[in-house]
Amino acid sequence: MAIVLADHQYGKAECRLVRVVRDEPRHELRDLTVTTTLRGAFDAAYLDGDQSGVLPTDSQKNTAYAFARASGVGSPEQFGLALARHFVADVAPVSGARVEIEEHAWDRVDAGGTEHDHTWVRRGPEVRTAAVTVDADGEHVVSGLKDLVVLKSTGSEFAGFLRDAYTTLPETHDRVMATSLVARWRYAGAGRTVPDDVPWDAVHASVRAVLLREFATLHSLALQQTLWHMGRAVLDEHPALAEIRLVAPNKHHLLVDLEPFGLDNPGEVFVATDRPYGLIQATVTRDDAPDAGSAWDTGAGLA
Ligand SMILES: O=c1[nH]c(=O)c2[nH]c(=O)[nH]c2[nH]1
Repeated sequence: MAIVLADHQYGKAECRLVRVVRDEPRHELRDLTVTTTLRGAFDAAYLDGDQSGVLPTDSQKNTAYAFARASGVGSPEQFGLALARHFVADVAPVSGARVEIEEHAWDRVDAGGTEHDHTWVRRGPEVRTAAVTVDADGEHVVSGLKDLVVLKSTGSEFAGFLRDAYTTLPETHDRVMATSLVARWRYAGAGRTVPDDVPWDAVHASVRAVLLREFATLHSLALQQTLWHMGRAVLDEHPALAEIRLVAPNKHHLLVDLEPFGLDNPGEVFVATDRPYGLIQATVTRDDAPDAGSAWDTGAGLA
């Protein structure tokens, strides 16, 4: 029996990076949180304390800022690809790089009917996400969003469910449905490299719009059904996407019993609870989707 070093990876987590494009009076702004992760021949650092092959996480951070200055950010996906390709191509011990990016959206301030050139207001908790992996297996991009908080005040039911000795939930044919959606989608990709001309921003905006439209327009019999419709519509309308993964906490809004006060409550007063919450998850995929390879591999099993 031998004790061996198993999986390992390392990198710089959560570099806060804001890039301003100020070539014109009307500035552009992208606000990112960038995490780099390198995989490869780093065993000696763990086994022998040998740093000769270790590119410091500090250098990885500096690379992100230098690339942002030299080439711009573009979209999170483009920036992630540029960084991941660089680490794999130019840093000898690196066999695989994963770059995870969160983008925090800013809207231009409305300054009396016109959008201000260089003043923004933060859009809210919603975050755009991108995870780029470059390794021997090829290039993978997973785009997404998280903390997209939505609520509908009718058009949602939950009834006809399995009952057992522990079931107390009343059936409802009209309830509030709310969630804080996480969605991540994978591109089918024809080859081993991601093409340079993918309109990342436009695809993201379109997928987001489809998700919101389906949440709004489907008369929902359960959050499970809503997720299926969201995922199917996204793949229907985006042939370039192979798979979408959806995670939806059911942000319960419980009808308050106002009878003790002589009041009825026809779906008007709710207590919004934050825990516990139902957690509904689904992957929607094409049955002929190409293999995902390492697209989803965060190395999360390491922690
Ligand atoms: O949309 C729902 N799905 C469930 O599985 C569930 N379970 C529950 O208690 N409420 C709900 N709502």
